[in-house]
Amino acid sequence: MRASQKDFENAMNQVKLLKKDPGNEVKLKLYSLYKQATEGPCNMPKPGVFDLINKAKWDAWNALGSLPKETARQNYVDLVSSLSSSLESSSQVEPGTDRKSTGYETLMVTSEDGITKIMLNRPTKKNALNVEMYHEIMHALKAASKDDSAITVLTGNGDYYSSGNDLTNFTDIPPGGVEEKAKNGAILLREFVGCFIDFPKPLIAVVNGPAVGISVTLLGLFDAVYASDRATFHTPFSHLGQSPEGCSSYTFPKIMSPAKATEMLVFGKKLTAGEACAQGLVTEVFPDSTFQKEVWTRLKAFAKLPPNAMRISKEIIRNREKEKLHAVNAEECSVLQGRWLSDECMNAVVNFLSRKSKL
Ligand SMILES: CCCCCCCCCCC/C=C/C(=O)SCCNC(=O)CCNC(=O)[C@H](O)C(C)(C)COP(=O)(O)OP(=O)(O)OC[C@H]1O[C@@H](n2cnc3c(N)ncnc32)[C@H](O)[C@@H]1OP(=O)(O)O
Repeated sequence: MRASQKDFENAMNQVKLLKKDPGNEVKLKLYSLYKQATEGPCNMPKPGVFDLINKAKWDAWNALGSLPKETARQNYVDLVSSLSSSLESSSQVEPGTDRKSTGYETLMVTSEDGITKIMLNRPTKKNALNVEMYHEIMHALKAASKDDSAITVLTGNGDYYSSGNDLTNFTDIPPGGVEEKAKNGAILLREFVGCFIDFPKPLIAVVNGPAVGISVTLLGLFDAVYASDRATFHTPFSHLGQSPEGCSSYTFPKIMSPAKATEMLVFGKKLTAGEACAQGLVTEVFPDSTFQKEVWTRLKAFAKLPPNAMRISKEIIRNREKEKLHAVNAEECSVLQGRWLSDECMNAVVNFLSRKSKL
């Protein structure tokens, strides 16, 4: 039996209720079948090569050729029906449940023994920071600055600390085009880094594994950095056609000398934990086998110290730099905004995403 218009509409509603993301490939298939079923064969002009998302959508729709509308409608309904049986539906979510009040989507945040622990929790993506994670980290930091914990810790779940900015952040182009995307990215980044500059309590990084990009540059704004000997520190900005952020253009030369900072931030030299410690970016390195036990024992002892004294001491160490750091942050974001529009950056992102079959 052929799918009716009613079946098609039901299927469209069903898609909105899918709780789990079915993945880019399936979403493109759904999009193309929907367009074919409602508008017929693709006769739109092909989007430009840098308009990644719209080009992928156009390719998927165009690939359906002259498939009849009714067949596309049937295929759409069949695809949704197969998805609904394999993916959980959000209709099972309690009505009125507020995700933010019960937990985070990309983080695990816990508070005990005087320590608020913010754990990056996208281990299958090596804890890459997607837009939601940037927002959730800001939210968690603001909450931690007001809670009754004495210290705050950032760490990663799984084998990575973080692989840095999620490169798929570049693919979702809004109607205002790549310029609008870059502008919004710069605003988000500035606000995000600002939260680290202004964080009032001791902020400790527990670097459980390799760290890339922004997860490395931010370390210059932490009050202590403990690393497993499995951790590495890599800022491949030039390879990505990008430039330093997280105030690293200011903090790294101060911490490790301008030449060593250049090796990292300009030439993309990857440091071992031992090298990062020798250069002052890491406070102490621990063998991976005893890392968690040793670090948490130490942090629990720190967290017993008088919290107001710690807060005031941090203030006196950091405050005279704050204004400078905010100015550096603003400048870095503005330079990056331009970089994101460059061919060098676009090509590097396209290369990564096509290697990972994300296009
Ligand atoms: C205009 C846009 C504005 C956007 C918003 C602005 C936000 C501010 C941006 C701030 C600027 C920040 C800059 C940086 O951080 S630069 C550094 C970026 N990171 C990278 O270049 C790392 C890329 N990843 C890798 O090189 C490798 O994945 C890695 C060496 C980390 C691990 O390799 P391995 O082979 O061990 O594992 P996989 O590659 O198979 O990875 C497993 C899955 O994880 C996905 N993954 C990993 N890292 C990223 C990432 N950074 N972005 C997106 N996805 C990532 C990978 O694709 C695999 O996924 P699948 O299993 O689905 O294939």
